[in-house]
Amino acid sequence: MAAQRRVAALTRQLTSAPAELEGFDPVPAVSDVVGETDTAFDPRKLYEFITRDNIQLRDAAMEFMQDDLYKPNYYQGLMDFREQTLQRLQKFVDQRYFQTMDYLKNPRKFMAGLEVLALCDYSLAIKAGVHFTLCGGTICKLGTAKHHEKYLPGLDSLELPGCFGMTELGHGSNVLGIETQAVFDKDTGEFVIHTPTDTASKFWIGGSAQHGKIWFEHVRIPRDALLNRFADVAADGTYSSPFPTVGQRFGVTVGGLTTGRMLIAGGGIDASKIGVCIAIAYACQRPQFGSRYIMEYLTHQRRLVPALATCYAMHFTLCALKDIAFSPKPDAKAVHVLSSGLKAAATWNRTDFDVDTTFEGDNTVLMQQVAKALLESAAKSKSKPQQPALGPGQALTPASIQQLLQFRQDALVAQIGGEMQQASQAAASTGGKAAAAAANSAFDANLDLVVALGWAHMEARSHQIFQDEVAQAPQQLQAPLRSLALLFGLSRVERNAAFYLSQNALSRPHFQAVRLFVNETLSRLSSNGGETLLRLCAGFGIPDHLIQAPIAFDWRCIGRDL
Ligand SMILES: Cc1cc2nc3c(=O)[nH]c(=O)nc-3n(C[C@H](O)[C@H](O)[C@H](O)COP(=O)(O)OP(=O)(O)OC[C@H]3O[C@@H](n4cnc5c(N)ncnc54)[C@H](O)[C@@H]3O)c2cc1C
Repeated sequence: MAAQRRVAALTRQLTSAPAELEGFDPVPAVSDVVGETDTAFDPRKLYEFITRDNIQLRDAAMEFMQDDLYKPNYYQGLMDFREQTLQRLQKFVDQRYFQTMDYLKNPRKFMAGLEVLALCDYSLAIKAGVHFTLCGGTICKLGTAKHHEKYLPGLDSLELPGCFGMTELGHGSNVLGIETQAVFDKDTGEFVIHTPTDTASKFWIGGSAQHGKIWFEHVRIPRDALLNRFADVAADGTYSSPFPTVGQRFGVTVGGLTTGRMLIAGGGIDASKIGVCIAIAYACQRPQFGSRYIMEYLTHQRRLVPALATCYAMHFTLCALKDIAFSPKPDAKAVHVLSSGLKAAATWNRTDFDVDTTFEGDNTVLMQQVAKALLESAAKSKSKPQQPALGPGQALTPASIQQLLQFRQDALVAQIGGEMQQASQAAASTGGKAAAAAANSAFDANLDLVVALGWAHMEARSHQIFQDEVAQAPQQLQAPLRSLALLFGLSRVERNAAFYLSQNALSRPHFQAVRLFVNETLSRLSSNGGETLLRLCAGFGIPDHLIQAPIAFDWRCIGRDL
């Protein structure tokens, strides 16, 4: 019966759309909202607009990767593959596009050099990331001049291959729980590093795979080896740190991981860009059922064009994150929240690569960090969610879409925060600790909503950033980018239809209008043989030799060389 009712409702919807919208202002023409799309915009101008920094370095490194060593070879065994990845890293390092110290001195250059690798070979990108960021960046940030002089030249040349041993068999996400011991021996001036239990063995350590787990059996290292920028141990064993609490010391120590998290977010975004470029190039030249190209089918447009919009939205979010992180006085909390949320959103968006969703912070745990920060600031401001007051047709402007996305975030904050507050008040009579524990339990009981809140925040934030970028774009690029920004926002509204309808934030005619508007936008962007879409893809600036998929080119030749 339920199925029959649904079929009847869908039939009504398909046959009576104009009547549904009666009394509702006409759906605005897409051209009224986004302007006329100029299909002749120059993709190189788009690339330069979205790339911002180190364009020469990126171009040179991408050109360098035409070298035969970087051509894909899908038929080798694991050990050969590892050896090849090392050789690829060595040859790349020899080009000296950047130095390890750029991690501190010129972080945009440091990131640009590593970002290019993700376009060519993701295993290479991760190996380089572990070496330069986790190991090198940690020495740069937590070490002092003596460590820089001793280790950085070897890291720059790869004579000293680096790894980073934080995770233990028993302790992954809970980094504060690690068990490895470093006991200072005053008599010899050494630290004694020891693995007290099996669960304390270092595990998953990139760059050490050839030797398996790592154990320390009372290994002695000199006091000088301690990376002592933020905490030190004097010869008499006295511990000192300018940061008084464990939480602050932990924060500043693991804060160095942010660059790695940003690179992983960038890797997820770049991989999605490559996937979308391949799929759109193929769809624009693959006819099926006569002479109609598959890009002309609405279902195919719905598959690929919002995905293209998402790539741009996330790319611009990463640009905004770099602006905050590399400003003269970065707001550490703002950087932590945005890097955590973007890393999770960007790597979950690329669902074919599990490890990205796990390392440098498990995505579920990272989204909790985002939600916690939002709940904390909402508790301070005591603001209430603003129900969008949308008039007919109004759900379709950039501002009203932003209002809808923001409302979802605020409503989730109010729901989770309300339950935590209630639980805390109920337990308050038994003391402050009990009240805090009750609030934490309420948080845990709502973890599904907590992760949804992380997503809602990232969607609202990315949409706002995207709109701001559109406003700053050269005139010629504004209309195509504005279409994509609208699609990004509206696809998120459509995806959360149940929420908006249940909250009375959108009416049924609004929803019909959204659907028609999205379809019209897709059709406009995909017209003319997909010319606009192809230029938007070319705007990512990925050269043909790094698009390693025959179907992106002349698919009719596939199989000829097999
Ligand atoms: C290929 C690879 C390379 C790596 N390289 C390195 C490296 O070089 N150096 C290094 O130090 N580490 C490295 N790691 C380790 C990585 O950082 C950890 O895997 C990561 O921190 C997660 O820890 P875990 O695997 O113990 O999972 P766990 O923390 O046990 O998590 C397992 C699952 O439980 C869920 N979970 C855990 N806690 C919570 C919670 N509070 N709320 C809700 N759900 C929760 C998670 O979402 C996850 O799905 C690497 C990992 C991999 C897979």
